[in-house]
Amino acid sequence: MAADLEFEDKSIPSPAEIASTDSNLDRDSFNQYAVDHEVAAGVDIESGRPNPFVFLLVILVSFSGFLFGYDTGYISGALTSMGTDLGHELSDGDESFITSATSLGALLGGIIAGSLADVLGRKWVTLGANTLFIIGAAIQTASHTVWTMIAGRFIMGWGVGIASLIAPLYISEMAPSRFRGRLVILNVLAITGGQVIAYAIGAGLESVDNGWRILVGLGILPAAVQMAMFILMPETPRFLVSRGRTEEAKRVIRWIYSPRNAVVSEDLVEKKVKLLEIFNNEQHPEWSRARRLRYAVRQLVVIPENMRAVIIACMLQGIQQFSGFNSLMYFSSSLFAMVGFNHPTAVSIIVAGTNMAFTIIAFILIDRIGRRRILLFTIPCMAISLVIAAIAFHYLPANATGSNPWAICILVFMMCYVASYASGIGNVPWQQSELFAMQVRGLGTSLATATNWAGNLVISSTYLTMMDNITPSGTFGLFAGLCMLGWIGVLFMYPETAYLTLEDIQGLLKGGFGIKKSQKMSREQRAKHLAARENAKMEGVAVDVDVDVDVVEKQL
Ligand SMILES: O[C@H]1[C@H](O)[C@@H](O)[C@H](O)[C@@H](O)[C@H]1O
Repeated sequence: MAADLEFEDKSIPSPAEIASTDSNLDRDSFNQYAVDHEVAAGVDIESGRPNPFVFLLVILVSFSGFLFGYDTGYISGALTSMGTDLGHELSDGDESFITSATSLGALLGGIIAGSLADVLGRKWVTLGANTLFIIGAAIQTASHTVWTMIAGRFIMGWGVGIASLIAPLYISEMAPSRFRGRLVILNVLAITGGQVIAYAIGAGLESVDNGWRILVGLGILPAAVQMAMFILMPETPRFLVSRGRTEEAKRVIRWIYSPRNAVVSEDLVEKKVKLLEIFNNEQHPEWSRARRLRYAVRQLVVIPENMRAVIIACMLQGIQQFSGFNSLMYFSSSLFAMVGFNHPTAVSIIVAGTNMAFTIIAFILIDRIGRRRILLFTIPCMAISLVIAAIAFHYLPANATGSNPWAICILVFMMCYVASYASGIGNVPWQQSELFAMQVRGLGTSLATATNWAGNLVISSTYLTMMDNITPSGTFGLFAGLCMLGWIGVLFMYPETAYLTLEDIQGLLKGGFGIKKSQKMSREQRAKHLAARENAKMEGVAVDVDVDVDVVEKQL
């Protein structure tokens, strides 16, 4: 693999030479050395402008995010307009089962998605998820009983779970590193956009006879479009390299990294492939898949920094779900009907719209403010909003209308809660892959994704019962308490990762959670970044405000 690396600076021993002379060198130090060496060699393929094709590809992959959002979003509107279309008036139990069948399917899909992606490839797994989306939607559209509806939702759920893992994974493996964070949020933007559109169409079809069937059936369209176009799309270079399909990997790398109207040099393409080979965990192509999986599990359990990464990733996904946001997403129509609003589905579009609008804010701010700082600020805002809404519920009269001050208070503070959620915990957990070393990335992200859907399942299946048994005030008060518990977890366990490279992050987790060190490093990197930008401006170098500090330094 690294044996034939050609580096320009011959005074620095190549990684291959280092590896052959130092038999005690551990893998992490070797990887780090290889990266340092690459940077020292002065040429980095990442510093060029990527091809617009990458953005097109990310948009196409984000259809998976859109479907995740649409298919989890339409249920709120569909449930309120179903009436007796499934044979009888739906009970709370029916509604809970119909809603949570998708979450259960997604949990199972999320568990296997990481391994499937390693075995079949990212592209085929994406196409598989599309097939499940289409079959699931078709069954629901045609269903006349609660059980066929549940079956359709369950099959679709597998698609949702797989898509929720595969889209950010595909993006992070395709995207040039300096765009990675924001391109992953683009997928979350697609999720929230899908939810808004589902709500809007749901509101439009609210009084149409069997309108919910159109609502569900429309989900087939984006899945079919993505499927038709994705067949033509490439696998990620990392997956291709891991399969020894080096020539194909080079072709994709040429696509990704060639700026508009130019072709990236063959020398850089070669180097990128070699680097991917160094980082590629399939050191032993002769190993069976089962043995590789066992190896990854062991790496995850016995190496403390990997275990810490799992704890952080699962904790963040857990907070995202147990803070109760999806109870609004799935049941907000019923909630606002109960509060006294006349057009509850229309009111709940505001919930989805606020979620989407503040995801855009997160998109702009996440790298500048930092993930940890955003969470430490927004989680308490979520808790405070929930407490105020809980108090308002307590005083809301039984037969209140939408103009009652307590009803308005509930609406306003629910919006504050959603805005705080969307600018922080709604996004940050999906950056999960940056926490894991390459060897355990598939498995680690699967565990975190499964935690997300397990939390989703618990909330979606218990919310209605909780509302009955411990009242709305009790339910939202409980969510507020869980938020604050999560905040303590973030305070003690989640280091700041903004401005840090993936190698920095893995290094941080070696001796503990590295909170203090991460804040210091992040501050220093940010200062370096800003200084480089200032210098560049003074010297008249045209600098893209978003470029990475290393890139700026090279331009100088
Ligand atoms: O990041 C997404 C987003 O916040 C969605 O609005 C929510 O429904 C999902 O559960 C979550 O994973």
